[in-house]
Amino acid sequence: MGDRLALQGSLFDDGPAEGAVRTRASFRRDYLTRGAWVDVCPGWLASADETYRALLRDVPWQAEQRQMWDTVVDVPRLLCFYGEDDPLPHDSLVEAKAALDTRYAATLGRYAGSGPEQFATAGLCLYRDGRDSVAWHGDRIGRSRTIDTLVAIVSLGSRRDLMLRPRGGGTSRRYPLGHGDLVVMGGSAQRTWEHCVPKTARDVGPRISVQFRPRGVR
Ligand SMILES: O=C(O)CCC(=O)C(=O)O
Ligand SMILES: [Fe+2]
Repeated sequence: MGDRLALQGSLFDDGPAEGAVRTRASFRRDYLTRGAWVDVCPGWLASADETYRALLRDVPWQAEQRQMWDTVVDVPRLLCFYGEDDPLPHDSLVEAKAALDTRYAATLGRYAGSGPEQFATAGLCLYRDGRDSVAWHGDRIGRSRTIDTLVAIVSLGSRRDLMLRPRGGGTSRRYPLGHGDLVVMGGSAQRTWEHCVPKTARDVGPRISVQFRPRGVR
């Protein structure tokens, strides 16, 4: 704990001169309806090129299948999940997580209700091309089903749209996510809104998404 506070202090005071993360970059917050909000910070990950190449090469990407009614279908993206005790696959992600823990410490603590809380897990997705996608959903497995939470996404590689719409219908909002961009969904966003990454007919290359979530949120 002492170490963590010391690190937080140094990040706030000077910011790292040449770190993986632009800790002083400016964030924009969009307040959506029903207590949901989204923070956006373009170009947040300074080490995006190096990180993208390393993750593409080193992560043991897995194809998954899912039961859909009475058939089994391929999940249209590759995945790799890093649990709380799994070492992250690149130092930049360690730095990114630390910077997010610092920036969102008060919010995470408020949502947890008792004591400090950090981001805990990292879900990685690889969208190989425009045919890969994720359908409309909220990250509602676990406690995000009932309480506010944060899901922080670092996007690498080709630009893809993250879409958000109110649960139950309404006008959707488009967040184009480019190489190194950060987007954080907060408040009730996982319960009262849904998000997706639609397929695209544009000729796009691979995109990697890194999603940091607190313990017990999927
Ligand atoms: O590709 C993304 O950034 C979103 C992925 C997502 O929503 C999820 O895996 O829950
Ligand atoms: Fe999601």
